[in-house]
Amino acid sequence: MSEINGKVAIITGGADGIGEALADDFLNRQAKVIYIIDINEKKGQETLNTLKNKHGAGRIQFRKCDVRYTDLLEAAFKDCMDQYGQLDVVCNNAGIFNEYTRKLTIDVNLAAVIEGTYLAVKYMGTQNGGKGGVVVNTASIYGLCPQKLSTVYAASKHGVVGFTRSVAFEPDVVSNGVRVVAICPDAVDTTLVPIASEIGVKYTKEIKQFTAGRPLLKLNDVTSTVVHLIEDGSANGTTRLIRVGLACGRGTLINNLIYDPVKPVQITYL
Ligand SMILES: NC(=O)c1ccc[n+]([C@@H]2O[C@H](COP(=O)([O-])OP(=O)(O)OC[C@H]3O[C@@H](n4cnc5c(N)ncnc54)[C@H](O)[C@@H]3O)[C@@H](O)[C@H]2O)c1
Ligand SMILES: CCCCC/C=C\C=C\[C@H](O)C/C=C\C/C=C\CCCC(=O)O
Repeated sequence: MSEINGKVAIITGGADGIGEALADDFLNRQAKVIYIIDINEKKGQETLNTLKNKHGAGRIQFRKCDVRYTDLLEAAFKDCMDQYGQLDVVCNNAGIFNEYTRKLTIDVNLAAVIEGTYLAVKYMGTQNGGKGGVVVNTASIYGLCPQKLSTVYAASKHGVVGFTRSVAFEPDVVSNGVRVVAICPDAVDTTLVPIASEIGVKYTKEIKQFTAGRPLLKLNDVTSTVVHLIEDGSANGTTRLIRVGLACGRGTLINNLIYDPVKPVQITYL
């Protein structure tokens, strides 16, 4: 039986893409409740209906919320606790790609992940009446290597990696029985990359060239890795690269990654 069985999970950015796939996967594994937080009300309602049809009503909830506003984010956490009386997993997954909106990128991709992690400790922590739990932060391959065509996005994701590796061992977090991990996916089959390379981004031509024909990770590659990290009680501070061609789920720890867009990528794995 999966560790996800009977758990209550909050997923930000759960209306679409990776977050939606996580919600579906957790429900398949008999999660008790999935509480989706997303800014996109229309897509959120659609996803809610799809998941209700598939898994039955009562185990899935959608709340419109912009994760940049910590008071609104906390109200969602509180609502989840008030309704279901438990919280076990928090996936801080909402993210954007737009190099023209630099502060927005940092606020959504990094600041909201930091706030979401501390809210998770507050609501799941053993010293606060909870049972402890797991926080999964969505970073990116660009949290591990530089990318000159998306520098602010890369900065936000490097921030998620540095934060996750540090906060996981913060005394107040450890003593509350909360583990914190991150995933660092290569390109995934969602609309994020195609949209990024179509609309209003910097270096559109170069990004199109860079991403054209690139093999994409399937959503299942990402969800299986997240489940593995949740189920592995020893995973803490782990920042897991998920790359096409590497075994997903089992995990590949990155030791040293030297990235140069011109020369071939050299990667050493542990
Ligand atoms: N798709 C990829 O190739 C890829 C690779 C690595 C990492 N990621 C990361 O994975 C995460 C999910 O991306 P995705 O590919 O599923 O994209 P997506 O666009 O399909 O989903 C992102 C979701 O986040 C929501 N969101 C955006 N801003 C928000 C806000 N302020 N408040 C609440 N919700 C907000 C969107 O409405 C959307 O539903 C992001 O953090 C992204 O950076 C994606
Ligand atoms: C060149 C910039 C591409 C930007 C695409 C937009 C958003 C991407 C977000 C994801 O976090 C990462 C997605 C795609 C990454 C594509 C290739 C990574 C390859 C790394 C490498 O082989 O060097």
